[in-house]
Amino acid sequence: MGCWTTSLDFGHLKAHSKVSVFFTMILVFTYLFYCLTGCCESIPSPLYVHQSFRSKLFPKEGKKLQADARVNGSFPDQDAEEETRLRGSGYDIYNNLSVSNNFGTKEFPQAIIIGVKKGGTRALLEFLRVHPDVRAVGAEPHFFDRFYDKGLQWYRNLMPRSLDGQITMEKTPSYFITHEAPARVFSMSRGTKLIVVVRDPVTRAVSDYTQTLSKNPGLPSFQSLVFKNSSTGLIDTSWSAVRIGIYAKHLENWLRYFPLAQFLFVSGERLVTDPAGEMGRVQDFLGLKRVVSNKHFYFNQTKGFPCLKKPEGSSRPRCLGKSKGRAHPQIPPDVLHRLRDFYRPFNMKFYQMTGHDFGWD
Ligand SMILES: Nc1ncnc2c1ncn2[C@@H]1O[C@H](COP(=O)(O)OS(=O)(=O)O)[C@@H](OP(=O)(O)O)[C@H]1O
Repeated sequence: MGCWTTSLDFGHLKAHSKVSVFFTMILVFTYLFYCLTGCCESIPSPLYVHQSFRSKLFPKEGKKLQADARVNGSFPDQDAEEETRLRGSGYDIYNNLSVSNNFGTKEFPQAIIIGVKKGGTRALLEFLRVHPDVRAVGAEPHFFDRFYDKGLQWYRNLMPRSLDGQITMEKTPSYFITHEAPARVFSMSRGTKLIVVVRDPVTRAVSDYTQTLSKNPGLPSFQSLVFKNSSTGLIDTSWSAVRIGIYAKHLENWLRYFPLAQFLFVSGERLVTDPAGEMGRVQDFLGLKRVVSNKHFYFNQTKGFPCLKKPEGSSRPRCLGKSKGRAHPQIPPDVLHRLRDFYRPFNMKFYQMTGHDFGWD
């Protein structure tokens, strides 16, 4: 009888554990599915991972994003590739907290590099990441221009965790030219510090064109795109490579929401010729101790740009990748001359607005 009772109980337990295993499996699969569809809050994925999952799940949407980028002549994926390469190369070794740390909290960025495209924004972000009190999302989130409908919690979730006293940052150069961006950033936090890396708009336009050309070798020549009418020499301001360089116009839109004191204008040229000097200004503006200094940089003759010195114990390259610092095609001097004439009044206005002569003329 005792034996019968024991075997009965045992049988009941077996059935019970089968049911438990079954429900556990259901729970695990539901959770995995939930995470794969991007809704999982507790395992946040970096943006580029998030997007590639999305494009696997929604291939049409992925293709449309790529096509839009092609039409607009912008290839944010290239910058994401750069970001992935840097992370993979151990570039983050300078940052004293590992990328996957679980300490601290996710905060909205207190400072954003809002522009300009091809100004040197990636170099600035990577130099800033050397600072132990800077925590920055590597890929461009494009929240205030493309993904605003995903909501602020989605945005905050993309940020790395930070500790007290650390600054959270991101960079998305297209914010500077996005009409809705100032109001949107303002509604997140009116105290956000805004950094704009500016570069001679003529060189910037050629750099922008070079990037588009690298993805689309059949692109018409720079001179055939830059003029509305080549005989009159009228510049085509509807071409984004030209429009982005009218800095005064874009800044006016931002100044409707933020006072000038909340902006820092970094010279893209000086970021190359004197990275430590420009980094000193940036750290002061962000209220950070001047940690990133001359001792972090060396000029790489092959690359033709400053690179970060190897951290101790690492043999990895410290320069930005091939998509940064490309050789530009030769543009006829008279075309560049006309473009320079076109930008002159806008540059003067920009110098006046910012109180800073960038010396582009
Ligand atoms: N240290 C260092 N290494 C490499 N490149 C450097 C560096 N500092 C500034 N630059 C200049 O950055 C230009 C690219 O600008 P962005 O990073 O803002 O481009 S992007 O908008 O994110 O695509 C890039 O433009 P191109 O020279 O036309 O490729 C560089 O001139």
